[in-house]
Amino acid sequence: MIPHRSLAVSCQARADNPLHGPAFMAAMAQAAEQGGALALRANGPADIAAIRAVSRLPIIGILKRWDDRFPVYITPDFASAEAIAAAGADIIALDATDRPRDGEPLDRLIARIRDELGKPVFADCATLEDGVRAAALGASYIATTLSGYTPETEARKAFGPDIALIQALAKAVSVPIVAEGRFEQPEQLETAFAAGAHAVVVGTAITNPREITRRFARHAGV
Ligand SMILES: CC(=O)N[C@H](C=O)[C@@H](O)[C@H](O)[C@H](O)COP(=O)(O)O
Repeated sequence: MIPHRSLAVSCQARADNPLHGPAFMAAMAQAAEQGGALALRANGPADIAAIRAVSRLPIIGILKRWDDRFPVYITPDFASAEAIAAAGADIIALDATDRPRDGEPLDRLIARIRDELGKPVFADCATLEDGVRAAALGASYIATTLSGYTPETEARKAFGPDIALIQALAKAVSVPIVAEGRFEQPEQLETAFAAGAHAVVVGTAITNPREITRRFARHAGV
C-alpha cells in the first residue's frame, strides 16, 4: 500500500505551531501530493479527515496522546486506533517499543487493529529488537521513527537518519522497512534506499516552515 522507493510526507503541526489545524494540514498534504509524495502521515482524527477529503493517497494515521505516567504517546491504545481508522487512515502507526503503555499490551493491540479494524500496522521502532518483535507480532511495516527518541537511543538524536538501523532491520525481517526521522537533504533518500528502505517518511524538513526558517536563521548572523 506504501509504494516501493516512495517518499511519504508527514503533515503534522502541534498546538503551538501557527500552522496547527486541519485546514493547514490538508493544504500541506495537497502540496506534498503535487510535489510527488506517494503517501502521507498525519496525526489525529480531525487532520486525517481533512486530508482524506482532499487526497486519495494512502494515509499513515497516528494519534498522539501524551500522558505523564507513560512514555508511549503514539497511538497508545485500541480506542486511538479506532478513532483514526474511522477518520480515514489506511494504515495505523503506533509505538512498538516495549516501554510501558496505557492500553492493551503491544501483541494484543496489533492483533486487534488487524482483526477488528482490518488495517495494516506500521510499527514505529527505536531498535532492531523492537522491529524484530513487531514483525513477529504481525506488523506490516517496520519504521525507524523512534530511534533517537527513547532513553536507550537518545544519543542518536544528534545525528541524521539512522541508516545503520535501516540496514540491520532490512537484514533481519522480511516485511518492508520504512525509514523515518531526521531526513534533511533529498540525497539522504538514496542512502536509505541503498540500505534497504522500502520507503522514506519526511516530516519537519518539508512541512514545518518554522523549523526550516530556524535552520536558515542560524546562518543569518543574528
Ligand atoms: C519521534 C516522534 O514523535 N516523531 C513523530 C512521529 O510522528 C513526528 O514528530 C516526526 O515529525 C515524524 O516522525 C517525521 O520525522 P522528521 O520530522 O524528523 O522528518
